[in-house]
Amino acid sequence: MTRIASVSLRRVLDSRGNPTVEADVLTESGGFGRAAAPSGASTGEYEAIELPPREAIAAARQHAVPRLVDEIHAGNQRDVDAALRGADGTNDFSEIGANSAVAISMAAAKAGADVLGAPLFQHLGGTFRDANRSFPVPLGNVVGGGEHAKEATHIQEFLAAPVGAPSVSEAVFANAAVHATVGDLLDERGVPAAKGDEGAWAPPIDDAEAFEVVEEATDRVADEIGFDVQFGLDVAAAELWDADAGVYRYGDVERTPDEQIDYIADLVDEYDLAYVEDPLDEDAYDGFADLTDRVGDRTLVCGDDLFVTNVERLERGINVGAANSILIKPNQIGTLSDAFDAVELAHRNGLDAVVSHRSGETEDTTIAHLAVATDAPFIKTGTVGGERTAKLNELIRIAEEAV
Ligand SMILES: O=C(O)[C@@H](CO)OP(=O)(O)O
Ligand SMILES: [Mg+2]
Repeated sequence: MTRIASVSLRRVLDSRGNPTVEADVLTESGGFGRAAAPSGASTGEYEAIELPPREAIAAARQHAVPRLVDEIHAGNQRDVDAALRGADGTNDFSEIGANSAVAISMAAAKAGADVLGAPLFQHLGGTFRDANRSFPVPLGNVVGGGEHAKEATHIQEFLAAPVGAPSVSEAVFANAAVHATVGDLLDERGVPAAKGDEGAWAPPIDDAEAFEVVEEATDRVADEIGFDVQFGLDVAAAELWDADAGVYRYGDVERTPDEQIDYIADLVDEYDLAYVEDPLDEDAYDGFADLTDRVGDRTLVCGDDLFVTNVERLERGINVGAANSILIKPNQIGTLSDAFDAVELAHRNGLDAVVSHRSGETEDTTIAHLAVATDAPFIKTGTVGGERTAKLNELIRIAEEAV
C-alpha cells in the first residue's frame, strides 16, 4: 500500500533566504508527504555533509530516487533510510547530501503516515506511545548572538524554559511573553535590538547584561502567569574555542578550559539554569564529563556539536560520562532512522534526548512530531517568526489531538 510511486525534489527558500532541498514523496495508493531540509550556521565539525542544493538534488535524482521508486514502502522507514544510505555509499552523506537525504527521509515518513491515516507523531512513536505522558517543553530563544547575529552576545542562545507550564500551549505563550518582555526591557535600557537568525533579540550588550535582562524577563512573566519559567543556554562553545591558544574567547575575555567549566558551573547555580547546551568545545569529552559531574544532578548538560546526533560519538560520550542529554537534529545525521537510533541509545543509557530546529528553517513541522514521538523533555524551536511558530503551533495542535 505504501510503495513509493514518485519522489520529486526542488529548491525552496529557507528562513535566511538561502535555497534548500524540498522533497515530495507519493505512494501508489495516493499517500503524500512533503518535507524540507533545514540548515545550520554554527554547524558541528562532525555533522553529515550538506551539499549545495542543486548538487544534492542532481545526485539524489541519479542515485537515490531509482532505489526508492517502485522498490521501497514509505511506511517502512528503516527500508527507506537504508536505501538512502545504500544510494549514498559514504558515512557522511557526502555523495547525495544530507540535505537531500533528510528531506526524502522525512517526506517518506509523512507519506507513510498519510496512507495509514495516522498523525505523524503516532506513526513515528508507535501504537504503544502513552497518550498521557507529558509533552515536550519548548525552549524559546529570546536573546541570541554568536554565529546567529554579529555584534550581539557571545553566548549563542538564551532560552526561556517554562518548566512549570501545565500545557504545551501555555508554555508556548509564556515564551512569547518572555520574548516581548525582553524587548520592553531592552527598550527601557535604550538598547536598540534587531533580531537574529532564529528570531531572538540580538542586542549589542555583553553576556552579563543579557543574563540580567533574561532573568528579569523570566521572573516577571512567571509572576504574571503563575508558573515557573526558568532559562537555559546554548553556549555553542566550539565557536568560542581558540584551539591554538587553548582558550575560550569572549571578545577580550579569555577563559582556559578549567575556567570555562567553573564559569558555567557558577552560572548554573547563580541563575538556576534548566539547560546548558555545548558549554565546551566539540572535542572536549573530558571537560564535558567534569562539568556533568559537577552540575548534572540539577541541570541538563546537552551535547549538540559534541554528538551531532551520531551514535558513535554518543557512545564515546556515554563511556566517559560526558553530558546527560543529547540534542537531536535529523539533518546532522541524514535520516530519521539514524536520529531514532541516537534517541534509543541515549534512553537506554539514561540520557535525555532533546529535539531541535536549525538556525535556517522552513515551515516544515516534522520536528514537532519527532519530539512528541520520542517523548523529548524539551524541544528547541525558537519563539517567534513564521518558520519557528510553524512548529510551536503544530505542537499545540498535536497536544489537542493526542488526548
Ligand atoms: O547550535 C544550534 O543548536 C543550532 C540551532 O539553534 O544552530 P545552528 O542550526 O546554526 O547549528
Ligand atoms: Mg547548539
